[in-house]
Amino acid sequence: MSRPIEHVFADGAAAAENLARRIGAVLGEAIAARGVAGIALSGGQSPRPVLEALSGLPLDWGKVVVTLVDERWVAPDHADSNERLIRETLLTGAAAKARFVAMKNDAGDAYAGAAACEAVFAALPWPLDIVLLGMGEDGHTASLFPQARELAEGLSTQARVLAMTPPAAPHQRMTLSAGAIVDSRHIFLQIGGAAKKAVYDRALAGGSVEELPIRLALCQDKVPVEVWISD
Ligand SMILES: O=C1O[C@H](COP(=O)(O)O)[C@@H](O)[C@H](O)[C@H]1O
Repeated sequence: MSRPIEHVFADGAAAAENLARRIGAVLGEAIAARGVAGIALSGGQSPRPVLEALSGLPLDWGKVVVTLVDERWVAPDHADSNERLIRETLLTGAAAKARFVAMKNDAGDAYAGAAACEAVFAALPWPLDIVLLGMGEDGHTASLFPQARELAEGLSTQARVLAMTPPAAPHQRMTLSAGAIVDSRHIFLQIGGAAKKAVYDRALAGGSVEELPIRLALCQDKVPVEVWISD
């Protein structure tokens, strides 16, 4: 198993700026090579400065497909909505020309919405050029949470998305499956702060993917992984 390439920064702002430039370069190369670029973004707090920096880069945004690695099953204007984060940070100015593909639909809960979401996701330009992951201090990535009832399915299913109820976090989720995450050309991971760095080091050292789902990305040889680490 190859070790991820690590980009280490003393502060989060410098890491975010560097990661945004790397994302822009990969998307630009994809557009030049195939006429289209696809990226799946994480939500939560970590991506915010990256998305703000990415939004200002001079890309042919009309050729970029943007989607999510996971979504909380809340209205798109809810404070916890990952879609809202992407719309507010990335899809502004010239970047508003990108085609955004939402995970949330009108179904009353994530389980009822999964089939329609799967149909939408089947039409994305796979393999995606970039999957940008975050990680929680419990080792979850996307919404693949340790001890979740649906984790085994998320690690093994052929489906690209599945509904999930986090054992200890709010809101039902829709998440990419492990198979969809590694159906990509690049996996980028953000690790900010000492607590997450300790979990990341533990995940690289060993253990099971059930205990630390981030291992699904770190412990595979199909897709190159780069990690942006900051204090
Ligand atoms: O719930 C989620 O958590 C993870 C980590 O979020 P962060 O705020 O600690 O960066 C995130 O990657 C995921 O997309 C999100 O829905």
